[in-house]
Amino acid sequence: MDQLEMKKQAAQAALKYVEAGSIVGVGSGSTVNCFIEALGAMADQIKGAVAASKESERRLLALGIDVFNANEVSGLDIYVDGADEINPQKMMIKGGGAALTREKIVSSLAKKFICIVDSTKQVDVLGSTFPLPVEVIPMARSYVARKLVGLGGQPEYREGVVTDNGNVILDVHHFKLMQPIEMEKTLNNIAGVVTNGIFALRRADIVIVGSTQGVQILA
Ligand SMILES: O=C(CO)[C@H](O)[C@H](O)COP(=O)(O)O
Repeated sequence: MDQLEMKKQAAQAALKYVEAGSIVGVGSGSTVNCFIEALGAMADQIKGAVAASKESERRLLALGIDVFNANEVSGLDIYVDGADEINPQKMMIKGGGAALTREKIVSSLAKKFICIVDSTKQVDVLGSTFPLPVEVIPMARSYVARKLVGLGGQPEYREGVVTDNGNVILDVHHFKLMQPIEMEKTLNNIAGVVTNGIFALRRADIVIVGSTQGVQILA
């Protein structure tokens, strides 16, 4: 079974958490694209969605699902999103698709964060395989990069990428995140950082893992 099939399995399994008449928080990325595709079958049963990226919004609208602005809802029951890495404590690195800030906002609105991943995303220590994305106001890029070096990382400017918020991304290599909560707070305190891709303060509640052995649910 290839990675896409594992993503599809996890995405399909997330449908059982979608309540009729609800507004669903929807993240972004290729696993979420599988979820959006599956959600299309429930388009007439749900009230709509709040999307964490313009690309997800476009895909939802194409399936006839209404998309609400985050300011139009007071809360969400569930938020469904993928991850670049997830550890046994259900903390994640996200932002491979540069949507980390909106993902953090929409997930914060939700009672339950349901993370859908294939088994290749599971790690013991965050930062083991994936560089940490940090969204930065463009004029602060060099300053923030120097601060990240000071913290032991090796930042790399993601050339040609502008986020949905008009900012840039620095991908930080060689950051082993032994204390994710502390590092999430430390990075967010650097002037010019909009947010960083550590999701430890708001971690997942339920993880659905697609694998060659089938779907595993970690609740
Ligand atoms: O955080 C994200 C986008 O900013 C994605 O959830 C993450 O990159 C996982 O993507 P994929 O499902 O394509 O592997």
